[in-house]
Amino acid sequence: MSAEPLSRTETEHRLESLPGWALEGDRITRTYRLPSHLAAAALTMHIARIQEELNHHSELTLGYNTVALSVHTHDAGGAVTEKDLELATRVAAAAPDHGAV
Ligand SMILES: C[C@H](O)[C@H](O)[C@H]1CNC2=NC(N)=NC(=O)C2=N1
Repeated sequence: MSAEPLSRTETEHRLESLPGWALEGDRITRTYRLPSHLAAAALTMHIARIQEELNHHSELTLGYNTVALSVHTHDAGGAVTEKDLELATRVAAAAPDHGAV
C-alpha cells in the first residue's frame, strides 16, 4: 500500500466516507464513545490487534468510556497516507460491534 502523502483536499474527501473522523493538523482523528469502561477497553484491544495486523499504529487513548485515535504515517514524514485511511476504515468497521458511537 502506498505511503505517499495525500493532499489535504484528497484526505478531506476520503474522510467524508468515515463518519466522525477528522483531519486535525497532519493527523486523522476520531473519538469513540462506548457504553462502559470495559467496552472501551475491549475496543482498545481490538484496535491494537488491527494495528499489529496492518503494522500501522495510532496514538490510542483509553478513557473512562472513550477510545481516541490520532494517526499519521511516520515513514512518510508525518503525513496522512493510504495506510492511515486503511486503519481508519478497519476501525470504523469494528467499532459498532462494541457498541461504539
Ligand atoms: C518498522 C515498522 O514496520 C514501522 O516502524 C511501522 C510501524 N508502525 C507505523 N505506524 C505509523 N503510524 N506510521 C509508520 O510509519 C509506521 N511504521
